[in-house]
Amino acid sequence: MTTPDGPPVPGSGDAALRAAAERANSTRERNVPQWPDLPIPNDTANLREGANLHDALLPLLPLIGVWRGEGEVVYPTIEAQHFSQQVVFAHDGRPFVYYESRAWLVDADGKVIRPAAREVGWWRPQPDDKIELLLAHPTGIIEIFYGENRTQTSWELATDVVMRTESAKEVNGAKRLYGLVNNGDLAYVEERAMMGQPLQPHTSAYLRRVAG
Ligand code: HEM
Repeated sequence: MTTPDGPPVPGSGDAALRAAAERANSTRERNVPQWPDLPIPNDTANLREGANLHDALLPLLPLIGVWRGEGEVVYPTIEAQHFSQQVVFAHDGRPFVYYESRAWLVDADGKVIRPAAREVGWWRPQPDDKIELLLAHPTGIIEIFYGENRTQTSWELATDVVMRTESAKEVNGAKRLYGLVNNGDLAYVEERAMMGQPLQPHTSAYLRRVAG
């Protein structure tokens, strides 16, 4: 077992493996919804089921799954709020990952206030170790990110291109850092340059595996 950025932590291996085994007990049977009558491979977010993972996706292997958890949204132009989020990383055997995220605002007791941001896209690892990420947002914004593994369990990406429709708000760029922490949970932070402001944190969340 290693920390996201460093060398193995002495003595942490057994506890980490036990935690991973316990977690797997509740998530190993779960997957994204499947269509038994689909004549091509279903998407799978569970490495134990469905199409074999394409070798090109090894750099993203730890992300495959469904994740759920809580986060915080901040920005100088808005009021800080809490949100919950579900994120899916799935594949159909080909060398790209299907990605989707849905978030909803929650109050201090975790009660749902209303649906918030969604995004869908494709992660495309390349032979030169770059990762291309395409994201589409329902707010009229389309983004191309480039990034790479920082370690085997952390990924850093930044926008190369942001395109927006006439009606979209002013979004100019973003940077994301994802990392596995605490024996397999998924944490990320996203910084955004938008609404005339320089790049700075907009969202961060701590997600646990719920499938895969
Ligand atoms: C987990 C993901 C996200 C959550 C929970 C979230 C939440 C929020 C919330 C609560 C606001 C305040 C306005 C409102 O209540 O709707 C807001 C504003 C905004 N967000 Fe996000 N957001 C997320 C991701 C994003 C992404 C990916 C983008 C860009 C593609 C984005 C761009 C903006 C912009 C442009 C504003 C408007 C700020 C302003 O009017 O001053 N957000 N966000």
